[in-house]
Amino acid sequence: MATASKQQLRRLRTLGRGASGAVVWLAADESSGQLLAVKSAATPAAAEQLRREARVLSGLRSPHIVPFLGSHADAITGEYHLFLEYAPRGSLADEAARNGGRLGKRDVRRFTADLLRGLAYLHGESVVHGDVKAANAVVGADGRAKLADFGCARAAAGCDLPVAGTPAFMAPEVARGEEQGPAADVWALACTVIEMATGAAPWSGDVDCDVFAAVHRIGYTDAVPELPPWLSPEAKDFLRVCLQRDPRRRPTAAQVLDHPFIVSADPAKHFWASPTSTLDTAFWESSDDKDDEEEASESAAGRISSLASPRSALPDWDSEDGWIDVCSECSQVPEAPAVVTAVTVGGAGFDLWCETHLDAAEVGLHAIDVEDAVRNPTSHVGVVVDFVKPQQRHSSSSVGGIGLCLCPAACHQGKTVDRNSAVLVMSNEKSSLIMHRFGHFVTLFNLVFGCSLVYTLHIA
Ligand SMILES: Nc1ncnc2c1ncn2[C@@H]1O[C@H](COP(=O)(O)OP(=O)(O)OP(=O)(O)O)[C@@H](O)[C@H]1O
Repeated sequence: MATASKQQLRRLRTLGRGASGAVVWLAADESSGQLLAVKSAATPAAAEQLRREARVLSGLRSPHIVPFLGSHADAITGEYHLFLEYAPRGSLADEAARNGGRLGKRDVRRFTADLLRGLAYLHGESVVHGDVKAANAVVGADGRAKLADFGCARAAAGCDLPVAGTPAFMAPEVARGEEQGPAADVWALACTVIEMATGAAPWSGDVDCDVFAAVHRIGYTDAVPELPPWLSPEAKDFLRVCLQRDPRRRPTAAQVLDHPFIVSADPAKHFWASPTSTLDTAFWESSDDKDDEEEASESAAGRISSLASPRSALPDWDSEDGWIDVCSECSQVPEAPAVVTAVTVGGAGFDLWCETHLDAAEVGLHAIDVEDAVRNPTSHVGVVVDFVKPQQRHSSSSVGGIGLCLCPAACHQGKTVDRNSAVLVMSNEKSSLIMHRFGHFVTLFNLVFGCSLVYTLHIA
């Protein structure tokens, strides 16, 4: 994504608020339709902290660090804005919350490996994060955990900033106010593993009740955080190694990359996470229709399966909040296709792939005025597809619901994006649907009952 500029951004919704006084919000770049996260500070102190964060982030580039897209200082209001790549799954704390409060063993291991790689890179750049915890790491669209919130970051050596961070995650030497070097990040990472595995910060009883007592315990006793008993022996060994109280005996992030707990971690799980991928038309479009056609016909099944994903990977379809309403230059209506010849249906979890050839009369696909749909989102959806006949043809588990959400009267909302070919439709009833037209194909993602069903209409 190109560096963003504040003027062309539309504010969509708040993503998070931190103790620093900054607000993180989701924004759409009106010229490109891309989504990004904007961290904004209104007060001079918070703005100064954000400036520092921008300086640190601007020098970093790693798949395990949240990508920095630019910054903007508003001379009139005094506000400062930091532009970051939007991580559609939110923080690791959000990820745990969605999963019932804590993460499963495999996810803990996978995300730990991501964060450790981020730390190894960061320390190699002579930067200390200073506040590693689940709320300060986001999960990107590539499925990787990425270190975020560099508000406490500092130079690895010769830094005269006072120690900072979150008490429960502080290493003993930080709690004593002595030093905050790379070894403190390794300790905090181990605390984050405990947090991901249990849903609570280490020392939770102590810290919740009395921060001073907890900091005293961390800094001035021999105690180490309790290890979750259900973790694997490898995980426990990794934690013991990283939770050495003496920072000189703690391994570096680079050294511990070889630990069996990390070496055996699964690779990143690629989630399909709307809305960035829906709007990322580069994913779908190539330079001309011929290419589109060829590519689409060669790899439709691959595209579909890569997009089908469990509902847990998807946004909250029922909420009014957070829906993309991006329309800088309203889109033109794609030409109405002449005839729909086939419907391919695929879906995660349903073990279902079938292709049905249709008569022209069986499925009607009618493009309507998308601009009008934007002006009157409840009266129109961008495209109306009459799926009544296929709905009768297939079992209700495979096609059920699609007729509902494509019927304008039943549609809760129609939202359009500003690329000619993309139309996003949602329903708050039984199903939700995303539609994308490219070349001679229309792909419909129907998100029903915990799985994604994907319909590809082949248009003659
Ligand atoms: N790039 C991003 N994409 C999506 N959500 C984000 C992104 N960056 C931050 N957030 C969300 O905003 C929350 C707050 O962000 P961040 O930790 O950077 O703010 P902060 O004010 O520095 O917080 P604190 O000082 O409490 O640690 C995160 O926990 C996360 O939920």
